[in-house]
Amino acid sequence: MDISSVLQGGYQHPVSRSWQSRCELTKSMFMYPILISDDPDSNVDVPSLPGQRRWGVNTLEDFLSPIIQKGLKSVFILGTPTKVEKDSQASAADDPNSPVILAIQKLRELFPSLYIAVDVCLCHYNIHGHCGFLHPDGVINTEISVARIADIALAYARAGADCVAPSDMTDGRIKAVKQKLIDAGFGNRCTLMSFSPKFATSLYGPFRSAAGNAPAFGDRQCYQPPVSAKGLARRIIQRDAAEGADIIMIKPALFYLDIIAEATRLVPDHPIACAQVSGEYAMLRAGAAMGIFDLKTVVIESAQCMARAGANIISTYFAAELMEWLDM
Ligand SMILES: NCc1[nH]cc(CCC(=O)O)c1CC(=O)O
Ligand SMILES: [Zn+2]
Ligand SMILES: [Zn+2]
Repeated sequence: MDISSVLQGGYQHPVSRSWQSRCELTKSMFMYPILISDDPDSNVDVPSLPGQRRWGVNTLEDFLSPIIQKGLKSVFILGTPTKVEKDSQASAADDPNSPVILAIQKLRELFPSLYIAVDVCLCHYNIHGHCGFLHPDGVINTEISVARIADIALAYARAGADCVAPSDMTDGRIKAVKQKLIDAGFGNRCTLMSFSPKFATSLYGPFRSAAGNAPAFGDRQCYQPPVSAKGLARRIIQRDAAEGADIIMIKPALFYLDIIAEATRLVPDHPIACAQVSGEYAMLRAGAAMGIFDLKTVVIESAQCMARAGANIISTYFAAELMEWLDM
């Protein structure tokens, strides 16, 4: 065999194989998405997300303590209320008794060093379930939507969130939120993580069944960018970075590794995050249950690939398992 043909064969030892990675997985890379119910005592499973549960303000401590002890450093709070009153102003989003605000306050008190990131959107609280307010013709009303998103983000920052992440995809929201945080004195207290972008994927289904945030009419295609939109994704990354995003997050992750890689080239000085969303989680679980692959092996592979693409923060519903698996 020719000298130049031998490549991977030269690294046969597991140690030399591990040196091929420029991005070892560490526990602190992982962010755990936590579904918050409006029942304070909630501890109920989510049929669409086997292995995940919806938690209430009173059940968070017992659930999270052991995982934090094993090394979990950050969570991503997702409100999935079912009982709150939805209205045309999405008022329940930042009501002082909103389950999300109560959960942030509780976590802040229980775990002072836990990094608390929070999803900010209107769809869970809007009467029609869209991520923004709409003009009479159904088109998103950008001005009032981003103003409201900014107010809600500020309320979560005031409650103790370390990071707010507007997931609505309305144009201009990053600038509006950043300005609002700065004006209120939270410019250096709260990170702004931008979904740049959050694509119109088919992979949000299991979350929508859990959250009941599917729109009552129409779909999210007019604000979530199309799956094939690479150029638009690049422009969104640059726009959001220029508008003041501190972290650029790509969502979903596995089918969008090229966009993660693009982000590392476009904004090399920003932390790059990605979200392994509900459909990715459910798909890997289902595959493992069918015997297609071993769950631990495939989940670690998926995370290694996101890290290889350039992500240094990974939001995944497998975070609890990963705290165990990364010890082994
Ligand atoms: N703001 C909407 C929102 N908040 C969280 C998710 C998805 C999270 C997941 O699938 O894990 C979505 C997507 C959507 O319904 O369009
Ligand atoms: Zn949301
Ligand atoms: Zn939304």
